[in-house]
Amino acid sequence: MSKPTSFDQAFTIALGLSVQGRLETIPLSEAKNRTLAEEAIAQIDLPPFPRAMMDGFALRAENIKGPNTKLKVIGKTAAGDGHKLRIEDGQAIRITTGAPVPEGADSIARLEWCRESGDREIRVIHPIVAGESVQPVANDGMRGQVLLNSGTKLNGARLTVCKSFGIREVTVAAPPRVAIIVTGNELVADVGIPLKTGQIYASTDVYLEDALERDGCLVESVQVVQDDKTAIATAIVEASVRFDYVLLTGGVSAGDFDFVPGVLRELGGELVLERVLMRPGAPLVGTRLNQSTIFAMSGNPAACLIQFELFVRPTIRKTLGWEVQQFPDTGKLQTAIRLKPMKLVRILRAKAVIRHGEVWVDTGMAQSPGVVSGFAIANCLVRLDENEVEPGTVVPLRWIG
Ligand SMILES: Nc1nc2c(c(=O)[nH]1)N[C@H]1C(S)=C(S)[C@@H](COP(=O)(O)OP(=O)(O)OC[C@H]3O[C@@H](n4cnc5c(N)ncnc54)[C@H](O)[C@@H]3O)O[C@H]1N2
Ligand code: MOO
Repeated sequence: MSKPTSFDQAFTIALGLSVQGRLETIPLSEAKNRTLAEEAIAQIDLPPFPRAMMDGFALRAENIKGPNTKLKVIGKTAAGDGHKLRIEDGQAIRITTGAPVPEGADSIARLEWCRESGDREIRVIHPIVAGESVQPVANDGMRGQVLLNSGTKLNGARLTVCKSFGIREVTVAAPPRVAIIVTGNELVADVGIPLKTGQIYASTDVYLEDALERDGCLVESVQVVQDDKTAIATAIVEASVRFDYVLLTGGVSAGDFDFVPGVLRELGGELVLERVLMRPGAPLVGTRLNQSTIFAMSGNPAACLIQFELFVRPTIRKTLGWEVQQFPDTGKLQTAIRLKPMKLVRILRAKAVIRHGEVWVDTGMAQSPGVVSGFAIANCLVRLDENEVEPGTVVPLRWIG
């Protein structure tokens, strides 16, 4: 077994295994969850016309000389109307929110500020400043303006920005194609099947698949393979010629059936990662084979999820063009921590809350590598470099989920 890698060095090595991303241009309507590979540029001025922001009367502010100024109402216009209207001094046009402001008008007096006197006349009972309730052309943004930078993930809010500014297509990172291979004789894939003695349900693939899909990856294959060298080798070789990333779980430590590192070596993979000086999650294998980057993670659910979040997910996000960090945030520990002396980086599951603008971290939950229940409440991982830490200590933090 090769020398273990330091925690920080392992992150650099993992990122070095990141697959070069490909680009594709797709319709905006298909771009949900995708990551921009080029800037998004406004195609139109927004609004494209001076727009009424209130229901009321379009007029010239300079015509409102005092309380009860009377204006002649010469017509009406509503949102969506294409016709060109115009007013002169002393005139007003009834208008709805969203309608183009008629030429010659510079302001809207909202309905509440007007009294209708007679059939075609209003009195304006409130002072009007020029520009009142009118959104000028390009007030939201101008044609040609950069709206979003490359590397931005297109969520609903950002897609709304793109659509508002008339963007029909976007150039995005092609989704990395991922295969998940779960290994273990004891594993049952289908939760509908009752367990026999010695069996457990394979569960971590659910976390991996969900996280990857939300990042914009295509998880095209999830399979459970027995602890059998030939079966594992076959599954790895088949996946390594089809996918950008192959993620394995289980079979990476020292047991009689932990075949994965040996199989990868026999297939010709150079294991640039094998063990990381961290707990949990020490056995983490990284290599290249055929067209794939392969990560083999621990079977222990907590170890697996931690390895995925801290090493594998950032590496795949790099392919998508994201700026990646292992611990993008920090938090303050709520209580003291006293642990056995150990020269490893410890990763704790924690629940963070924001109090008075500060992130406070509660690590009071089961931390054993095999215990999964803590993930029901944990919303982040924190890094501990010391064995004894006082309350209020600032620790590196990564939100998970
Ligand atoms: N003699 C040694 N034993 C172990 C070492 C070591 O260095 N020397 N390392 C320990 C550490 S640290 C870890 S972490 C685990 C890693 O184990 P494996 O990756 O080989 O995983 P398995 O043995 O296959 O499984 C461990 C545990 O997790 C359960 N499991 C497996 N897959 C899943 C899944 N998809 N969903 C839910 N649970 C899963 C499995 O049944 C086992 O209980 O090794 C230590 N041992
Ligand atoms: O990495 Mo293991 O999870 O420490 O037990």
